Amino acid sequence: MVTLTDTATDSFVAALRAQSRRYHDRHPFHERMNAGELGPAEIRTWVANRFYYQENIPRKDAAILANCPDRAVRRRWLRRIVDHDGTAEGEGGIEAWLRLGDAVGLGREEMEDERHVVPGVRFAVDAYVTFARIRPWVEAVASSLTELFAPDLMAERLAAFERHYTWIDRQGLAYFRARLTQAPRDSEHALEVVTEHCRTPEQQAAAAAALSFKCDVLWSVLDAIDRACADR
Ligand SMILES: O=C(O)c1cc(C(=O)O)c2c(n1)C(=O)C(=O)c1cc(C(=O)O)[nH]c1-2
Repeated sequence: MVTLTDTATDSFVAALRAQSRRYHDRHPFHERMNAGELGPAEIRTWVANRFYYQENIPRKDAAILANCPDRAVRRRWLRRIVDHDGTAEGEGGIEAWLRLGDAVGLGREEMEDERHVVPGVRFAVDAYVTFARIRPWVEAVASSLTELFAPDLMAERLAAFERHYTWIDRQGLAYFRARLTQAPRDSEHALEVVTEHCRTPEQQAAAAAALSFKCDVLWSVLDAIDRACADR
């Protein structure tokens, strides 16, 4: 658990949480998705493009590990890579996302060869990986804090898919179910790290800026997907 030791930490955490206002749950594409207004082609475009994000998350986390000198943090952070990559063929979050692809009618090959990935999505996701490579590791940890806001969106998405998109096999939604527990565990750890290491106003401002950057990454991904759907 995060223990708030003083009011400065308290208001720092409040400032980080306040960025939920800029989270991609409010993007018009997600609003349409959760209202059941997307057609199969739009869902497929989203799944194929978001796969590029999923594929790159372990590379982003490996960059954080590479830059982090703290053994205890590394030991816990490693878990994220295992969650996405699994420890054997057929396991892990990336595999679960490929099964989601299958459930919406996308073959493995067309997901893996990235033929549907649009330039804006590639650009935004690559920017996130680069951020983790070149910025101080605590800022990269702070940028992952969008996951504080993810569980509500995940729960809403699961309900929306089960209610509106009945053409998708429920088993294909296993990825989102797993994230309901993984995201709170991961974001709690990230918040612990950030509150422990960001003690000065400058460090706290840098962490808030990193989180703001990440909100922009996620928003840009959806802008590009939205545009790709409109152009079809
Ligand atoms: O579908 C989503 O809305 C969503 C959002 C986020 C997020 O808020 O960063 C992540 C994920 N999903 C996700 O599946 C995931 O594995 C993940 C890892 C991270 C991260 O920054 O380390 N964010 C997210």
